[in-house]
Amino acid sequence: MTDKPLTPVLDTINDPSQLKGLPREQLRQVADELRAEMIDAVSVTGGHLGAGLGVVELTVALHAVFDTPHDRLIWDVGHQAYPHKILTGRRDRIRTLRQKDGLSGFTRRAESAFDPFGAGHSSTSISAGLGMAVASQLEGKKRNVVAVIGDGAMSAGMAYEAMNNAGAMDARLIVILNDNDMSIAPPTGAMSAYLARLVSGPVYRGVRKTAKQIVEALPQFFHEPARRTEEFARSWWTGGTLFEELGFYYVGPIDGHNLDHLLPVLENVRDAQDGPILVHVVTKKGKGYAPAEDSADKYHGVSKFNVITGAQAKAPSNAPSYTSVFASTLIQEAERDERIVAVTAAMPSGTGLDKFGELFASRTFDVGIAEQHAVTFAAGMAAEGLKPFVAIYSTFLQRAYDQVVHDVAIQHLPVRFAIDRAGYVGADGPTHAGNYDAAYLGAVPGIVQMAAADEAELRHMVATAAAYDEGPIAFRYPRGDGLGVDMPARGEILPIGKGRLVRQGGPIALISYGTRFGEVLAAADKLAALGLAPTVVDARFLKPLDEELIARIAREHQVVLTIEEGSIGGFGSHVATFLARNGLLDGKVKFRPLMIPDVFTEQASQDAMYAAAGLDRAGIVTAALEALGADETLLKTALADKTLP
Ligand SMILES: Cc1ncc(C[n+]2csc(CCOP(=O)(O)OP(=O)(O)O)c2C)c(N)n1
Ligand SMILES: CC(=O)[C@@H](O)[C@H](O)COP(=O)(O)O
Ligand SMILES: [Mg+2]
Repeated sequence: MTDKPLTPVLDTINDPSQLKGLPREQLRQVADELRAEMIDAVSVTGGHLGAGLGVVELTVALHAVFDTPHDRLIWDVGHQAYPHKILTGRRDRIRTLRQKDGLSGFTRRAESAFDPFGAGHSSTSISAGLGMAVASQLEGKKRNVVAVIGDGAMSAGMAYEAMNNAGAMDARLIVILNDNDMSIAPPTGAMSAYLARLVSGPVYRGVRKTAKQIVEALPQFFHEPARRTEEFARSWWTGGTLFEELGFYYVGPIDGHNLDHLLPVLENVRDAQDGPILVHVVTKKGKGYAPAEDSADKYHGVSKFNVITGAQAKAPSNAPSYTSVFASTLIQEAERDERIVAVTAAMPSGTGLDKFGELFASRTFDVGIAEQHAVTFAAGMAAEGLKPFVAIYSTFLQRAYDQVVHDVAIQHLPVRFAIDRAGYVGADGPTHAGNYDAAYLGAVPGIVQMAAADEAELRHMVATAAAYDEGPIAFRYPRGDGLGVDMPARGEILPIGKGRLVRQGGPIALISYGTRFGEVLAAADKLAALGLAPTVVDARFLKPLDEELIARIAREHQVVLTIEEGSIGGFGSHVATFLARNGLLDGKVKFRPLMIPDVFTEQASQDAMYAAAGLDRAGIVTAALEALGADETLLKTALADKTLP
């Protein structure tokens, strides 16, 4: 813990409009203090650090030039918006970032009028901004709409869909391309190489030398026909930019840490625009904090850390993370089968595929923030006999639903989906919760769906997926560490569609799907201590469902619970449908599906989320006893008695 930084000028800013009156020297001071304040705040909360550090000057300049919140300022992804939050009335809560009941780690409409559009997933800002620009135009309101999008986010198709539309409409929209030559990992692809060429080309070098001249000349460019003439001249000289071809007026690249460059350019763009403009700003991710600048990922996302040394706090753990088990097992499988290839959409470290890539560089594909493409690209490889594993967060696979249905499932292509961050993810909150994959994949015919009960089971599931060639197969596992079980040296190939009976008991049966299994076992111990030792099943498969096992359980028990870390429509819903269709709910059995409630859950610790959803030991015991008809006293005693397991 360090002393809070001294921030005398920032302390006087309660509203971004106050920036307008400040001389440039003072704005620089605000930027420096803002950076110090942000570093200090994130050192206490953890969160996304590098991206925010890189846009400190840009944030100050945007608020100094534009009239927010009347002018709409949209931050793509929203992970870089902490300085914006500090300047827009949320400084007093900045040390609650990403905590329960605290500020969101992203922009949120509900949080502030200065956040006109919420985010978390990338590449939505230009579309949203265009919608706002058109709405203002139709309502006859004069306002500027500014979308700030990173070079990584600019790799996603959605950004181009929006620019294509905006260019054709000649909409009044300003896009700031924040080019720090980084995604979470170094960016990949031709677009990234293209931006690097623009930055290293004569225009940037020229602008750096003669920013003043360019700025002075800018306004006249926006008046036809001078603007077109100037564009033509620049295109002829530089070969034109892709953005110009899409109908944007392109300004830049300019130095995004230099207020002398930023302020006049933004002022001119604000005053003179009459169609879509793209301002190409060059920044450094992690700027101004040496440990961030020096680290490979520029401190994209950090846990709490020591401000002086930059050392991050590591949570103690007795078990490997699910991600690392997935990666090490895939490596094992790939050593034996050279047809195994791996695909990530800009998340090599998050999915563990960075480790795979170190060993199998030519079999690892980082396609950029392009989940739709990742899935169809994998389908193409599968069509030619390769064994692609698409390692993807549950929440981001949502982007590629049509590709899963149309390109993979209908063609029965054996694409393997390694679905990481399945279930609650904690601090990233509702935008990143991986709650829906079991439901949305479960609606599609022909996809084998598994959920790992623990890290050993995950190892088996990776092996099973590697061996399965009949069609698509998916396995899900959560954010965080395993249960600490013994690990088999190699994964076994599981019989498709078969669950495992873990404990035989009664009259209660607990059917677990996924890693709530640890809490299910703990709940079973508690029930056993009350003389109600239940049957415990690890379902392993949602599809095909082990109908024989489930029918038997339903016939032999008074109370059947399913427990899963997923939404309605998932495992419990499939079991309910099966039981109802077969008349198995018409008799004495009481069926209770425990699942994530049908609400967007705000950020908190994962454990707090499980408890609130009734997916922890206490919740499971309570649900089981209530279904059995236990009286209040027994219920209360069971939960209060600390001598019971
Ligand atoms: C659809 C989607 N896929 C993946 C991510 C994960 N993600 C968050 S930030 C990020 C990198 C963004 O890079 P860039 O836009 O350049 O912003 P920077 O962090 O460099 O400021 C990625 C891949 C996401 N938020 N949304
Ligand atoms: C902003 C974003 O989408 C990512 O940075 C995400 O927060 C990473 O999540 P993990 O920390 O679970 O990898
Ligand atoms: Mg970037």
